[in-house]
Amino acid sequence: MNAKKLAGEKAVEQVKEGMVVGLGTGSTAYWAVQKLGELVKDGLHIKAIPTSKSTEKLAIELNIPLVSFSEINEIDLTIDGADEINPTLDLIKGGGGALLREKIVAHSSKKFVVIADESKLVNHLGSFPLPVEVTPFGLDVTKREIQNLRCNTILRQSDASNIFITDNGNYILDCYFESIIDPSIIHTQLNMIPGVVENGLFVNMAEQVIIGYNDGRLKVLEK
Ligand SMILES: O=C[C@H](O)[C@H](O)[C@H](O)COP(=O)(O)O
Repeated sequence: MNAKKLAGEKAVEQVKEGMVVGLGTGSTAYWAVQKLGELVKDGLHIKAIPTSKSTEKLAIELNIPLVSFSEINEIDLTIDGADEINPTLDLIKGGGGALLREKIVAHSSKKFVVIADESKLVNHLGSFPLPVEVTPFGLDVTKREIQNLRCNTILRQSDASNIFITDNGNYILDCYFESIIDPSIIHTQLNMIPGVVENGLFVNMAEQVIIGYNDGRLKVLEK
C-alpha cells in the first residue's frame, strides 16, 4: 500500500464544488494533485493555486484551472506535505525548497491540511535539517547570524557544481539544530535576520494532519 497516496487521496475528499484549493509540493502532495486532476476530469469545478513551479506544471498537465492571488480573496483549503510533524502539529517543510510559496499559500487558507506517511511523525522537530530561504546578497553575513542561533548550516546544492535556486531566485541554507524545543522562538529569531526570506517552520498553521500507513490504515490528527 502506498501510504503517501492513501493520505493524499483521503485529504482530497474535503474538496468541494467551487472551492479555491492550494496545491502543495512534493511526493505526497503529488498524489493529492493527481486525484484532483481525476475529479476535475469527471466534472468537478475548482480553482487552484500551486505552491511551486513544479506543481504548477503538474496542475496544467492535469487541466486543473489555476488562479492568481489577484483573482481571489481567500483559499478555502490547502493540502500539502511535510518533512517533520510534532505532536502539536508544528511542522518542518521545505525539503523540496518550496517553503516560501507554501507558507504564503497556507497562511492565506481557511483550512490547511497536511498529508504524510508515518515516517514524518517525530517527538521533537529538528532531526530533519531546517530549510531557510535566504537572499543571495549578503549570504555570508546571513549565514553567520543564523549560525549564532546554535546550528550548523549547509548551502543547498542542486548538484555537485550548482547552488540550488528556489522558484523565487533565492538560496536555501539547511540548518542543523541539535533539537528544536520551541519552534516558535526559532521561527521568530530566524525571520528577524534581514537576509532571511522565510524559514521552514510552520508553527500553529496545520489544522489537520492525515497520516497514511503502509498497511493501509489512516490516522487523522487535529488541533
Ligand atoms: O519543499 C517541499 C515541501 O515542503 C514538501 O511538502 C515537503 O518537503 C515534503 O515532501 P514529500 O512529501 O516529498 O516528503
